[in-house]
Amino acid sequence: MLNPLNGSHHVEIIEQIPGLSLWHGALDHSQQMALTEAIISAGIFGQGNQAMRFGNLGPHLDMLSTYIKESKVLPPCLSDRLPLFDQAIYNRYNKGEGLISHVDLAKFDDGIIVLSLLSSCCMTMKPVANPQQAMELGYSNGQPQRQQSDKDDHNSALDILLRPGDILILSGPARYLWEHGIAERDTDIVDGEAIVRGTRISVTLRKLLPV
Ligand SMILES: O=C(O)CCC(=O)C(=O)O
Ligand SMILES: [Fe+2]
Repeated sequence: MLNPLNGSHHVEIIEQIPGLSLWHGALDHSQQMALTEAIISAGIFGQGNQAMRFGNLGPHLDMLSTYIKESKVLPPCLSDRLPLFDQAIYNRYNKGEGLISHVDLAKFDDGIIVLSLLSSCCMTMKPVANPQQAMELGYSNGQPQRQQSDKDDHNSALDILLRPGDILILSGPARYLWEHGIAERDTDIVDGEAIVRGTRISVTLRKLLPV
C-alpha cells in the first residue's frame, strides 16, 4: 500500500535549519484517510487528545516505519537502526489549539518524524538558547500544552507549513538545537495566504535510547 519513491515523492531540505526536511505529500489522500480511519476506529484518543504507544506500534505504524526507511529520508546512520521507531505519540488538536514550544526529551534518539493528518498548521521553529536545559524540560506528557506568550520569539523563528500527508523530519541541529511548537490560532498566514485550520491529528515517531 505504501509504495516508496512514488511519483509524489518530494523532500524539501529546509536550508535555514540544518537537519530539517519536509516530505511533501508523503501519504496520498487515500493513505491519509486509511490511517486516520484506523486511529479513530481504534479509539486511540479515548477521552483525551493525546495517546502514546511504546514498543510494538501496530501494523499501520510498522508499515509507515518501513515506508520511511525505504524512502531514505533519514540519514543512513539513523535509518539502519533496529527498530527504527519504538515510540509513537498521537496528538489531536481542535481548531485553534497549539503546542508549547519545546525540544523533544533527551531520552529519545536523534531522527524524529511528525506526520500530519486532516488539517494544515504552521509549526514554528526557533533556535534554543540552552539546548541541554530545553531537552530536560521537553513538554509535559499530559495534554498538549497551550502556547505561551510570544514574548521570547525573535527574528530567527521560522514557520513551516505542514499540510495533511506531509512528514516533517528532524535530525541533528533541527532536533537538538531548535525548538518546535504550534501557535494557538485559527488561521495561519503563509505568503499572504490565509490557511484556515481545522481538527488536526499528528503522529510523532521516535526511538527511545537505551537506559
Ligand atoms: O503535533 C505535532 O505536529 C508535533 C508534536 C510534537 O512535537 C511532539 O509530539 O513532540
Ligand atoms: Fe516535539
